[in-house]
Amino acid sequence: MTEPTASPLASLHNVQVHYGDVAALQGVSFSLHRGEVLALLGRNGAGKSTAISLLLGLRRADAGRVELLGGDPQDRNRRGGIGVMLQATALPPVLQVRELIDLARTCYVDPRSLEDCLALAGLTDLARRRYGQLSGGQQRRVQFAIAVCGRPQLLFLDEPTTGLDIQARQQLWQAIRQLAAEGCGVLLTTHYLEEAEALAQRVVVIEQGRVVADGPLAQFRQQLAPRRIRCRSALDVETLKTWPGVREVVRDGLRLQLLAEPAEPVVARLLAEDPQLQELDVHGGGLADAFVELTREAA
Ligand SMILES: Nc1ncnc2c1ncn2[C@@H]1O[C@H](COP(=O)(O)OP(=O)(O)OP(=O)(O)O)[C@@H](O)[C@H]1O
Repeated sequence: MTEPTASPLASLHNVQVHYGDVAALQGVSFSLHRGEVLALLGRNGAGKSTAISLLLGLRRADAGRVELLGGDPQDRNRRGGIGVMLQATALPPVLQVRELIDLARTCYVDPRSLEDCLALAGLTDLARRRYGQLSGGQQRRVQFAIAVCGRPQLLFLDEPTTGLDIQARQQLWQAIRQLAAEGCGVLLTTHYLEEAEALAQRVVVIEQGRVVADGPLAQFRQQLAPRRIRCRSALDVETLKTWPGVREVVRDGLRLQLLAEPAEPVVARLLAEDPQLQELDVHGGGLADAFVELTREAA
């Protein structure tokens, strides 16, 4: 991964967008750097697509500043430096995969080779298949190949792996990691939090048009996602609540459930203080827990 540099590839500064009475973005700021995969997360209607449409120059902000590759996103010169994979894309069904990619390659001065594009997207064996004869997941891979064929500095991926099987998803993740390692910045929106966890170094969470979190992935896990410890034990609930790191304790008969962060010292102490303890189970601490916590706080 390349370290973020001082000048971002894309940025929003205190941006506002209204659709009639709907305030879709209310003072949103974030930026994306070279070699960085940024996951833009939020519930349906949070404002993610609106933010992306500003960066793509598809609409203007009512207030605030939007920059793409050091300039105005509506400037045509910026377009050559970006690759885009949107949620809905229509391509001619009668053209073969390789014809479609070749057609897209003609738009760029120094495109990636056809073979590279096919390999990156896992399409080598499907090169001569007509687009209309591909499955939905295979079509998504063609759209990915088209998005990356111009060697973009910045790649927009809007829910890229929806409809992909596990193998194809992992292949695409690998391709995204490779591009980021080459210095490409990636703005990823996804509702699969495990995807954000697998790929992103930074996470921005939007809720009702406002950024409610922006930081490194590791920070989210630590601060927002206490782990859940379950066990059978007779230890006293009120005493457990006083232990460092324990945030919540619930008893149901002999079953105990604790929320704790950090969890390891709590587990060690549980085992030390109750040699009869059984059925120990620790889980959570993932981005999904953090996301639920964040969007609940903001609601
Ligand atoms: N063209 C439009 N006219 C009116 N309201 C709109 C329009 N586009 C979006 N909105 C509203 O603006 C808000 C933000 O929508 P946006 O599409 O940016 O959300 P999103 O986070 O991308 O959602 P999703 O995850 O469902 O794609 C929502 O309340 C939505 O209903």
